[in-house]
Amino acid sequence: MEFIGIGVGRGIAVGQVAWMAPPPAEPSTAASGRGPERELERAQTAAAEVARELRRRADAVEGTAAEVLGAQALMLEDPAVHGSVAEHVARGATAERAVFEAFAAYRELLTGMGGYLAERAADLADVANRVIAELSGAAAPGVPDPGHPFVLVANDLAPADTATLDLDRVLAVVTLEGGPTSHTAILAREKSLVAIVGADASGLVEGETVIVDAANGRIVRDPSDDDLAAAAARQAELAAEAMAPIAPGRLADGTSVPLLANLGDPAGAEEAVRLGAEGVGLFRTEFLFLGSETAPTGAVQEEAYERLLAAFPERKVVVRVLDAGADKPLAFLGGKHEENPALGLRGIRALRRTEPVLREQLRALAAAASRTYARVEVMAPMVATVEEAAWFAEAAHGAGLPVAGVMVEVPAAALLADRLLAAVDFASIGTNDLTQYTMAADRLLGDVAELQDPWHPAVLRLVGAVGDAGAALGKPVGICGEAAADPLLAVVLVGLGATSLSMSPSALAGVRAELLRHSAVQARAVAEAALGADGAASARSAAAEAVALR
Ligand SMILES: C=C(OP(=O)(O)O)C(=O)O
Ligand SMILES: [Mg+2]
Repeated sequence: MEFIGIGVGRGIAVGQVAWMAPPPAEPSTAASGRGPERELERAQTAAAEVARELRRRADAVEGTAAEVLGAQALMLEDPAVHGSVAEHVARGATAERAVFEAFAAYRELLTGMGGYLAERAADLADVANRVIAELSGAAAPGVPDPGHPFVLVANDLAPADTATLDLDRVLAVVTLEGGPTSHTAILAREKSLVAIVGADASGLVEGETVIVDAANGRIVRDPSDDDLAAAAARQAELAAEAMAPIAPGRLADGTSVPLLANLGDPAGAEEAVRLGAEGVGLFRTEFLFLGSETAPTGAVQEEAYERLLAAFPERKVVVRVLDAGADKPLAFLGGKHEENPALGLRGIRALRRTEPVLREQLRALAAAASRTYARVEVMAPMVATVEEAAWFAEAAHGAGLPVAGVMVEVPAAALLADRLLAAVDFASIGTNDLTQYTMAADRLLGDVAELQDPWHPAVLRLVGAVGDAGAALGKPVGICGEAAADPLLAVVLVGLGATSLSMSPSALAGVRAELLRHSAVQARAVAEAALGADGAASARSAAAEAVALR
């Protein structure tokens, strides 16, 4: 018997299930007799206390985890929420009920917006539950402590909990809710946690032993001795990969395939270097400014870029200019309501409408580059036309950044890759969006997750077209989407002409080990096998078979 979900990473773990403590019960609508003034004071004191606690936890961690906790603390200080709590209290609600109502309304608003914002709704529910628990003197909802290492199972793990999980005790995480881009998935990937999200696993029983197999998105109940032996063998294989000496990425015949890191915060640079990143293939600058109402100043940007670049002397660092829109809204770049935001004013389109923001970003990056020794490259997201590519290259070169490229994320760009590449210095394929647009499947929507598979031969053909164009023109073609983190797919991508691969740092060891098992000729054969399939699943099996048959 097994349950299925969306696996995050390739890890596998065996352990006993421990369910997350349920959130506090819904507060009663009955009045307390304490009066509105006293209730408001109680609500404010509890909110301030929870915000303080979240900040304390934020200070104890780094990177995305600190951002998530900081963002939660900010939610508690939102004047709109305070206003709403005060209104409910004035109408006779208890502090508990007023907090419940105010956050429920806020949550509904976010859920209605869909996409990235809807996935942040879980953060709000968590904040509200913490305040209600504080008010009623209950322990904060949080991670259980069964007294031994365990597999944590939760409806939807609160970001504050994921961020601060004790990795010595939590063997794996399974959540019933959440998509591939939920905070749980993002943070789990960053922490190299074995995790399965969106799992149909409500039947898991406290204390039962399960295998959590993230690579296959399976939670195996009542595992047999054979299942356990296979899991142990897989764990040993992954441990050997992680222990293997860190060397530059290359194929079995010595062909160099630089392995680079995807980063969204300079704070992640040190860990990326430790895991053997040979540079940065994608620095997502918009992650630095997701909450900002106004465009970041040049000085703030210079400081952030300099911090990043300083960690990679003599190394390649590819910085992407702001990729606003759809799942990553930035108030200062567009921000207008769109019916189809994924097809709207995003990426380079938004920047051309707000050109001074782009010019200032390029200037700040060139200034930071001049003070460090990294080999800085800059690229534009969501390019769809040759004209956009040429315009961006001219802007970047004009700002003193000699190496300028484009991301290939739109089928139009892949189909015209020869002409696009003629206008720029390199291409980097964003397989997340390229898959979304090729398959017409929203990358944030769990219901179409099956179509959101970069193994699909339609996506692979487009990657091959870009690889061919790069080879013909002698220009580099990198991969910076999640596809590069899948070791076998990484081999296929190299076989299709990718010259470097960029991924979450935790995926580097697995990809490094797999590349070493194939020569360039063999990688091309594996790619051909995948290209010849009809669908994503058969492409994956065809590639695996091509390897096994050798
Ligand atoms: C790397 C990509 O960019 P992002 O995930 O930030 O959209 C991509 O689309 O593959
Ligand atoms: Mg993208």
